[in-house]
Amino acid sequence: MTQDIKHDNQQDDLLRVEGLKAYYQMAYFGVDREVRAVDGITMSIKKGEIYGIAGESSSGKTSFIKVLAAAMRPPLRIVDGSVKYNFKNGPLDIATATEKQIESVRWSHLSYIMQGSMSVLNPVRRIGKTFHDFASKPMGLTGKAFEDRVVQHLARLKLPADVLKAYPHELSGGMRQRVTIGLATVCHPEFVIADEPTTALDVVVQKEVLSLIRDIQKEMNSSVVFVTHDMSVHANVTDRVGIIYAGRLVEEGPTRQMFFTPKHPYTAHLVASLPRIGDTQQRPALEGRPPNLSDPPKGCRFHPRCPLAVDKCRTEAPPMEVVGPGHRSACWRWKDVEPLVNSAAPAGVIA
Ligand SMILES: Nc1ncnc2c1ncn2[C@@H]1O[C@H](COP(=O)(O)OP(=O)(O)OP(=O)(O)O)[C@@H](O)[C@H]1O
Repeated sequence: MTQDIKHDNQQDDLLRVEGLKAYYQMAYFGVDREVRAVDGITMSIKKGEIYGIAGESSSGKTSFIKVLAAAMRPPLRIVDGSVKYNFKNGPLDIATATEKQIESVRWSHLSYIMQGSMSVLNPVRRIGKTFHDFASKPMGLTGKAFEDRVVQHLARLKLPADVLKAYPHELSGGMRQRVTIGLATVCHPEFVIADEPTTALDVVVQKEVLSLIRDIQKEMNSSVVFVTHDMSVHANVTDRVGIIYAGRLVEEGPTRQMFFTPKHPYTAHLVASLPRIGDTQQRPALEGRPPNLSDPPKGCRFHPRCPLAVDKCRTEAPPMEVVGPGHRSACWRWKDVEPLVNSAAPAGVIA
């Protein structure tokens, strides 16, 4: 059974991405160069679910969610496919929407927590002013009514009202990250996109921020797309996980199944490299490097590093196949992946 996601109830989908290709298209000294950062992704996200995206550095995660968030800028361009939201105020396809249509959903329906909180917060603007810039118009509130609502929301995030008077550099890293979560959620958006929201934080603050994101998501029943390369974060936060390798979605499924019965050798490697209780040495890294996305290998893009690769993998790109309930994999040899999986649960993952 090849492709697709049509077995799901599409009415529950808040987002449907079909055949999405988004490339960085550049010209240096008259020579055109194209980086195929997102290269044919089809997936969907339901109302109220937390979907995690994982993959190593340069695999295309950030480029993909920039497109989802309608935050891409040239040289990144959508070259094919669609990104359709089914918002309460009507459907919207990011691939064809006008700037004005995107503005009408930004923050109120679709919000984005970018990588690195300092880059979102203007260093010379007090936090209160930034809240005003982002949220006053979409919320339709000004003055005291607006401030009261923001203060209430900050209290949920365990932030005192005083932070509104502070400049970003006066806050700790954890507080700044909570402020950006506050900015992204104050308008109760239907869809929240978070790019590595906890990577720069220490483990204790990281746990706190993750449980905050989960609490707020439950309270608002919004959908969240969560990007991190840290698989243990996915294990603890997400309902489903999608693995991106070299610009393509190579596997997706319910989080538990992805950890205990992965059906792609790359996912099996990511899970196997997580520490286990009793480990005395670091687990071996995957040999080789991810491919150059301006000249990716033919066939399956993972084949040069894959322990299961056969001739067919070198010439034919595997389609996404349904491999179990809600579980898809793009691997010719998905039935042979099981022996690569260590049956012991990784530390921090409940068996
Ligand atoms: N502004 C840009 N111009 C040209 N190429 C870019 C640009 N930004 C990213 N790329 C390229 O696009 C590809 C995907 O990068 P992307 O940042 O989306 O990956 P990522 O998986 O999010 O990586 P990381 O985890 O390091 O953030 C990489 O080959 C990267 O070099």
